[in-house]
Amino acid sequence: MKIDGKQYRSVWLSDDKKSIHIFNQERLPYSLEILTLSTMAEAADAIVTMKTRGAPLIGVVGAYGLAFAISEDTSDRHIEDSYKVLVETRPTAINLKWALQRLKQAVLNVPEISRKELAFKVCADIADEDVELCKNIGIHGLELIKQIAAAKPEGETVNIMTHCNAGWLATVDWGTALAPIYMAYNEGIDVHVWVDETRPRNQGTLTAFELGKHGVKHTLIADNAGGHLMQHGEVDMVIVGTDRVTANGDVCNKIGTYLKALAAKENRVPFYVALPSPTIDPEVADGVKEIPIEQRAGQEQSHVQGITELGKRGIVNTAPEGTRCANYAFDVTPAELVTGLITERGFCDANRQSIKKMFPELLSSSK
Ligand SMILES: CSC[C@H]1O[C@H](OP(=O)(O)O)[C@H](O)[C@@H]1O
Repeated sequence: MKIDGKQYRSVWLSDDKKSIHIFNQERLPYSLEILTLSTMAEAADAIVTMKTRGAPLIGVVGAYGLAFAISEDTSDRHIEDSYKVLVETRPTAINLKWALQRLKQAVLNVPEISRKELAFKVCADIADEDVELCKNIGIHGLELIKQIAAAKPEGETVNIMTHCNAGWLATVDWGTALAPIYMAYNEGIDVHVWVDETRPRNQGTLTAFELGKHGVKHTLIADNAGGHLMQHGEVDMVIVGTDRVTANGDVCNKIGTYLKALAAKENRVPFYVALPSPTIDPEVADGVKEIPIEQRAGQEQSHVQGITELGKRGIVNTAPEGTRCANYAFDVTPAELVTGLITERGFCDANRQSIKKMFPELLSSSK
């Protein structure tokens, strides 16, 4: 996508092909700082600290981290050890494990002499595929927005609510939840987005940054305002991203998504989840019981970043010193609260039968 007329992806290979560049998403939207990662340790740190974040994007950055490790040492042992370090950086988004496993299996299947070149090719393939997957999510999601628009009185705005950031900054390009919105805007459909600020890390400000740069109308709201807006008929549909969808259609996403889905159900607002198929975890059925929920430092909750009156990025303590915080980064929305899944192959219901029909290669008949 573009920032001030310049085309970007969220991750790209350096000219010498020995490192990758990413945006420092700890600094966005306050400053556009580009980081260079050249080692596995730097990639792991960027994921752990959320300098880079978003399920598909941490998969790509994690894979490049493993490629950097392979550049240092092509032995099986080193690959296994490096895989373990990277896969443990963040436990919830399945995309990280999916990308690392895909790369590991590819390189362990060839002689050591071929591993370095193959590793970077697999990383590039994963990144390029993500762009196509997300673009197709946009195409299919656009049809849903068109249906909503057609059902509204002529000239009325389509109001869409989203949570966290599932835009192009969470993927390589296009995004997942935001891809249909960009395509609707590009087709001249009058859309407006209610953007949950998404405490405690306020990824909603990334969504506001993205939408603002693209020209899409949007309003930043407190996370707790969603139910009120739905009650008052201000929301036509909800579209969120996800970090893991189970074989049964349960959806793991940023903390607060479950409450949004409950309010949507209560107010009969369609609740859609946009995802590329690598986000489906066929090994897990019951999301509430089986998906590991990352707990992050309480400091992220008790201190927030913003712009000081001097225009400088600052960190403000929002809780009494020493207050204990419980910082759950994700929650699980049971499939029965999900209207449907928007995937690169089209729309499917959030249940095992529909997912298996859409992605037979993922869910073998035995499951
Ligand atoms: C398109 S995946 C976006 C997904 O990832 C985010 O998590 P985080 O910002 O912690 O990496 C959030 O759950 C988004 O929905």
